[in-house]
Amino acid sequence: RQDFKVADLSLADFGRKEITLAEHEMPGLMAIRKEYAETQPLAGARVTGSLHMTVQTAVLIETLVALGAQVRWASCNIFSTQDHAAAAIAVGPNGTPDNPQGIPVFAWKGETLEEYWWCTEQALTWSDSPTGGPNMILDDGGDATLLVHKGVEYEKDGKVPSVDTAESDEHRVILELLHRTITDGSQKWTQLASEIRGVTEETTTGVHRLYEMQRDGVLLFPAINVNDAVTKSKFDNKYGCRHSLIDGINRATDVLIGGKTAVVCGYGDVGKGCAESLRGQGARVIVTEIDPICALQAAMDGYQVTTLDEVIDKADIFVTTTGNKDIIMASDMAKMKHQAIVGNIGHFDNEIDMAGLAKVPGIVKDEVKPQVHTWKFPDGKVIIVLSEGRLLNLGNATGHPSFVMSNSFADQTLAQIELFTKPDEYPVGVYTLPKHLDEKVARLHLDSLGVKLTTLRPEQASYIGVKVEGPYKSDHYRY
Ligand SMILES: NC(=O)c1ccc[n+]([C@@H]2O[C@H](COP(=O)([O-])OP(=O)(O)OC[C@H]3O[C@@H](n4cnc5c(N)ncnc54)[C@H](O)[C@@H]3O)[C@@H](O)[C@H]2O)c1
Ligand SMILES: COc1cccc(Nc2cc(C)nc([C@@H]3CCN(C(=O)c4nonc4N)C3)c2)c1
Repeated sequence: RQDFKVADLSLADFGRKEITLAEHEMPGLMAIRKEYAETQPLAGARVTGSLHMTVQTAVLIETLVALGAQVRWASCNIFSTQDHAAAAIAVGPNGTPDNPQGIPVFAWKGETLEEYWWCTEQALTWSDSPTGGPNMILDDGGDATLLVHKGVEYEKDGKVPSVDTAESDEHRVILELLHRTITDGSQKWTQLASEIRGVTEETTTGVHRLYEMQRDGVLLFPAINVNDAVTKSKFDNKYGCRHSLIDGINRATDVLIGGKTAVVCGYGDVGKGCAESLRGQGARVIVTEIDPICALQAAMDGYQVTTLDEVIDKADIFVTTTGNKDIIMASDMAKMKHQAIVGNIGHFDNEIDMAGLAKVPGIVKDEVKPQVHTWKFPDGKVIIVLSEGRLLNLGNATGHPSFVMSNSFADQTLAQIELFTKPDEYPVGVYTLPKHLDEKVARLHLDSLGVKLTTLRPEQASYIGVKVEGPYKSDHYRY
C-alpha cells in the first residue's frame, strides 16, 4: 500500500533538479541543517504539515527530516501544489519512480474540496504512532489545526452537527469527514490531539483563527505565530512582491513598463515593494492611500499620491495591494485607457470588482492565454485583467522566490524546534517568535549576500541598553 498520493511520480527527476537549485537560494535552511545535524533536535518529532507543496516547501520538508523529524505533508491550497515538487518528495533523493523512498505526501494541483480534506486527514493520520497522530503541526492558514479542534469538539459533544447545517460547501465536506471518523465514542481525534506539543502558523489567516480559539478558551496546544516574525512578513510582503509583481506582469503581457504610468493602490509593505519595482522599471508611479501616514511616506518617497478618480483615464497599469475590497470597480474600468492592464496582488479576489465587470451590458471576455483575459466594452475599448482579479504573482508567476521563502521557512524550523524541545516554556497560548530567533534567521542569510556585520563593542552595547549578542531592538520596534 502506497503511503503517498501525488499527480505523477515521473516528474520526480525534474522536481529534484529544481529542489537542488533552490537549496542554493535557501541559505537559511541549509545553514540550519548544518548547525543542528549533530544534535538532531527534532528526533522523535512527528510533524504534520499543511503548506503549499512547492519546490521551496520541499526544501523545508527535507530540512525537518535532516533534523531528525518524521513528516507527513499536505498542501494548504487546492491549486498551489507544484506536481514535480510533490513527486520529488514522494520519491526522495535516493528513490526512483518505480521504488519511491521518500516522505508521505498527499498533494496535487487542482484538488477537489473532498480530495483536499482527505489529504489533510491523511497527513494527520500516523499508523505507527501511539496516538494515531502527530506530535507537531506546521500549518499555513490553519486547516490542519481546525480539523483536529473540530474533531475534539464534536467528540466531547458526543455528536457531529448534521451535514445540512453546513453554511458552505467546505463546511459540508468537513462535517462529512468528521461524521465518517467520529463513530460510537471512538475518541480518535481526542486521542490524536493529546500528544500534539504545538503548532507553528505561517499566515495572517491562520494566526487570526488561533487568537480566536485562544480567546474562546478552546485552544488545545501552544502555537507560535510565525507570520509576525519580521523576517517572515516584512520579507514576504515587501521583497516577495517586489520580485514577483513585475515577474507576473511581464510573463502575462510582455508590456514595456518603462515610461508608462502605473497606479499602486495601497502603500503598506506590499504596496511599497510594488511601487519600488515599477519605479525600477522606469514607470511613473502614482499611489492611492486612505492612511495619512502611509500617504505621507509615499510622498516622502517621491511618489505622486492622489485619488483613483484623478488618474483612472490616464494610467496604463493598475495594481491593487490593499487587503481591502472594492478598490477598482467596473465603473472605474469603464473609464480606463484602451489596453490598460489591471491586476491584484493584495487580498484574495475582491479588490477588483470582477462580478461587476461581468455584468456590464455588452461586455465581451476573451482568454488571450491562461490567466490573461481581455474585456471589451461595447464602445470597443479593451482592458487586460490578470489572473481574473486573484493574486497575479501566483496566477501569472510562481509565487515568491526561494530566497524569500528561505527566511519564512527558517522561522518555521526554529519555531518547530522551540515548541518541540521546550514544551514546559510554552503553556497553551499563542506566542510570537522570540526576537533573538528572528535576528538569527536574518544572520543566517548574510553570508550568502556577502554582508559583513559590524560587532557592537561592550561599551556601545550598554550605551544603547542592549546585549552585544542582541536582541538589538524592543519588541514594538517597527522595521
Ligand atoms: N500576493 C502575495 O504574495 C502576498 C504576499 C503578502 C501579503 N499579501 C496580501 O497583500 C495585502 C496587503 O498586505 P500588506 O502587508 O501590505 O498590508 P498593509 O496593511 O501593510 O497595507 C495595506 C495598505 O492598504 C491601505 N488601504 C486600505 N484600504 C485602502 C483603500 N480603499 N484605498 C487605498 N489604500 C487602502 C492601508 O491603509 C494600508 O496602508 C494583504 O491582503 C496580504 O495578505 C499578498
Ligand atoms: C503558482 O505558483 C505558486 C507557487 C507557490 C504558491 C502558490 N500559491 C499560493 C497561494 C496562496 C493563497 N498564498 C501563497 C503565499 C504567497 C506566496 N507564497 C509562495 O510563494 C510559497 N509558499 O510556499 N512556497 C512558495 N513558493 C505563499 C501561495 C502558487
